[in-house]
Amino acid sequence: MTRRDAEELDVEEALAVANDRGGRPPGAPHPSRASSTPRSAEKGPASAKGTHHGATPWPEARALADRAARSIRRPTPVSVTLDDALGLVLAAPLTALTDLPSFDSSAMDGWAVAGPGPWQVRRNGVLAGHAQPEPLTDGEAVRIATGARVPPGATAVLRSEHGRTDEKGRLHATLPQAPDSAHAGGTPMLGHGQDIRPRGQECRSGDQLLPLGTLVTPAVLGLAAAAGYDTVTVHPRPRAEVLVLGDELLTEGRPRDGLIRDALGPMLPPWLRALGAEVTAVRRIGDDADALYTALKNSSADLIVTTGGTAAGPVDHVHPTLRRLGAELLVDGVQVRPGHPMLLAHTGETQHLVGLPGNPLAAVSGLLTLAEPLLRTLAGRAAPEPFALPLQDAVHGHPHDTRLIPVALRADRAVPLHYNGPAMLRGIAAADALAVVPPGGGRPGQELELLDLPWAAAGIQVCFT
Ligand SMILES: Nc1nc2c(c(=O)[nH]1)N[C@H]1C(S)=C(S)[C@@H](COP(=O)(O)OP(=O)(O)OC[C@H]3O[C@@H](n4cnc5c(N)ncnc54)[C@H](O)[C@@H]3O)O[C@H]1N2
Ligand code: MOO
Repeated sequence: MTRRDAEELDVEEALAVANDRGGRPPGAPHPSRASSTPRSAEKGPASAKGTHHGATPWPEARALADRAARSIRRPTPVSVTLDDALGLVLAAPLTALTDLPSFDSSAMDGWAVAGPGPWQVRRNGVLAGHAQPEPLTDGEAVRIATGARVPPGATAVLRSEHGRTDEKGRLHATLPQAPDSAHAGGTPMLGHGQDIRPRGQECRSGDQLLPLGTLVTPAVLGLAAAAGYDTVTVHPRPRAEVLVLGDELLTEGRPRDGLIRDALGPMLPPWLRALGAEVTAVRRIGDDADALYTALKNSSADLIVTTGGTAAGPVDHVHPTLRRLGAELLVDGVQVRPGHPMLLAHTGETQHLVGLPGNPLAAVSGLLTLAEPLLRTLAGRAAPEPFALPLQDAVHGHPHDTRLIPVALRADRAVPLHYNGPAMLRGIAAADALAVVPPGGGRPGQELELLDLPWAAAGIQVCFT
């Protein structure tokens, strides 16, 4: 380890402690050491690769990930049923296949009337979904339900609460009269066309309802169905495969004997799905270089996400395996804390690999820095509108790298959360967003860019993807 590396790691540790001060229960172990494992302590000296040197500035790394997705041939749009379209992006404009409404319809329950009242009421009423009713002539009315076809000749719909029938079966309007009404004292006025929804009021067949590039939300599904669609044309979900590296990982039970639970296997697939991907497989590779090579060589995913093994320790196989595959490293380390050893490689004609560092919050940082822009662009999604809020409390910064820290959003302020060390998930699990802290730190009241967590706005149950 060079002196510079040692200084960098000291800064990292200090930042985690500074932000946990006051948030740690008395007597609790030092948070970053509490979760360190023998394996991370065994790491060999870091080479220039994957460390700060030559690392890409954080905004540039995000732009490079977006550009990497744009540089490859995009998959052909597909036609999917409405049931399968939620969270996908329209690859063709949504054009009305019909007029909406497709017939003149009643907006209220009441009577369809023709001409001025009183009206003679017909025997049989009209319900929604019924065939075209008989035409009305002036002085006639017919009971009508909301959504039913208005008979030809009807001039208005009188709401049921605005009419009464007399003993001879004639209908009279009982509309409340405006004080300045010219008809005060006379027949209450029923506006021509009142409470009739004319055919084509919302759109005409062929009108563009939504442009291509629109995210299919529940409301879009409703509109597409109303406009006559059974299927829509969308960009297919990019296929992502997750390779979890590390011999120290348990998939069940409590941590024991220097082994720890795999936190990334359960966390990454739903997160990747929320970012627009279809997760085709989660494979546990251990610390086996040949198994990693074979898995990479055989993968047909659009994006391979590896976890761990990005540094230069004795069993950190990601860099050597990428070299063995002849992959092109597009990003090799990013000036961001945590997560600086993250990487992005071009591994096949239309395939990329994002190497996430093993420390769990560092993996989240890599996910949002590299995988999010790449997947967003592959899925045809638009970049989110930049979003910033003032900081509630001061945040320590790294001297020359960007920091991403979990924050809770309270009354239009971003409240930095404790337990934000690279190996910790306690902060992010309670967070609404990640704040982007510029080198040098943030002071109270300073506006910081926020990275959205895909479930924060909507709640996980209604997350679109
Ligand atoms: N000499 C140096 N050592 C390290 C450096 C450095 O610059 N020089 N960087 C440190 C930083 S920062 C990080 S982050 C890690 C990145 O290491 P790797 O990507 O190679 O990850 P591993 O060594 O495999 O694991 C690191 C840490 O995370 C734990 N881990 C791994 N996978 C999981 C998982 N699925 N769930 C939960 N925890 C996981 C693993 O046990 C280690 O404790 O390197 C530092 N070292
Ligand atoms: O500390 Mo390391 O920055 O990636 O977690």
